[in-house]
Amino acid sequence: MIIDGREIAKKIKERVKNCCANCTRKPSVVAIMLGEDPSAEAYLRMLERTCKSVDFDYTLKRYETSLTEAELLKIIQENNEDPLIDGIIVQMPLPGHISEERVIMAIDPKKDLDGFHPLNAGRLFKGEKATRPCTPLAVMTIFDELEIDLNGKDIVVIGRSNIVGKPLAVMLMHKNATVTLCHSHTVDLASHTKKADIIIVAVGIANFLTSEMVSEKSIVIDVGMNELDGKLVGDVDFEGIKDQVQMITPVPGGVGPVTNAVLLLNLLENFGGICQ
Ligand SMILES: Nc1nc(=O)c2c([nH]1)NC[C@@H]1CN(c3ccc(C(=O)N[C@@H](CCC(=O)O)C(=O)O)cc3)C=[N+]21
Repeated sequence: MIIDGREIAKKIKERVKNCCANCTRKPSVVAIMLGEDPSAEAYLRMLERTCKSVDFDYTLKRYETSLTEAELLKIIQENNEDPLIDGIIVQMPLPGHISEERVIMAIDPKKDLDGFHPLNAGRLFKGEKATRPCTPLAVMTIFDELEIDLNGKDIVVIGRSNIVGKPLAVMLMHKNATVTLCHSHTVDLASHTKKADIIIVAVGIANFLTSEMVSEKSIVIDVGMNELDGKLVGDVDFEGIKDQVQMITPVPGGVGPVTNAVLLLNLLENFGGICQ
């Protein structure tokens, strides 16, 4: 079965829309973008479309790449202090002369939508209520929507980034899965993936997961976003394994659309909306 991420995203957006039907004002997000970058532009357009589709306020604030770190920190501070702004996204990666860490730290953790702030990361680590990063949250939401029970499941996560692999491993652990976090130094990766119930790939290499690494019980979640011959592809050899596994997410149309939709859930949470 091919998992339809667009359908799951649609369901989330419908739910979010209903949550705010009686709110006194709309939840609002500010995206801060330095310079120009085609893939970042594409992401921002999607973000705008997602917010507009549920009638949330979206404002893009553009600055030159020459903006200094001090200037950016001041802009963030102003947005932190604006009571009409519920969420702030600073588009990553930032130009080399600006410290991403200092920028992330400057965002009010209550307005953090990416879940990158160390306070949110620390809370997640301890199993407390926290804004969770959108990509791992999207993966968890897919399991939820498909009613895939994670309790006691053998799950292999490939990739240990701070944005995907690491937080995802923590979230899965909190759902009582047995998590194996694999990475570039893992010996005999296939021996791990072949016996797993669920394989999640987040390495950023096209065609990384191949048919020799899966079994017919595998549920494969492809978090990758790579460009190959001018096309957007994931980390999985999708054509090579789609008929061989139990379930698989495509790219595009898998985790990506759900990632954008769950950002609305984080925004709603910051806004103080009640959404079931
Ligand atoms: N502070 C920050 N937070 C981010 O979350 C962040 C960021 N910076 N910088 C850029 C990356 C990239 N990213 C994407 C999310 C979803 C799709 C997505 O929905 N993709 C569609 C495909 C769209 C197409 O066809 O081009 C899909 O998978 O179906 C793409 C890209 C979030 N990012």
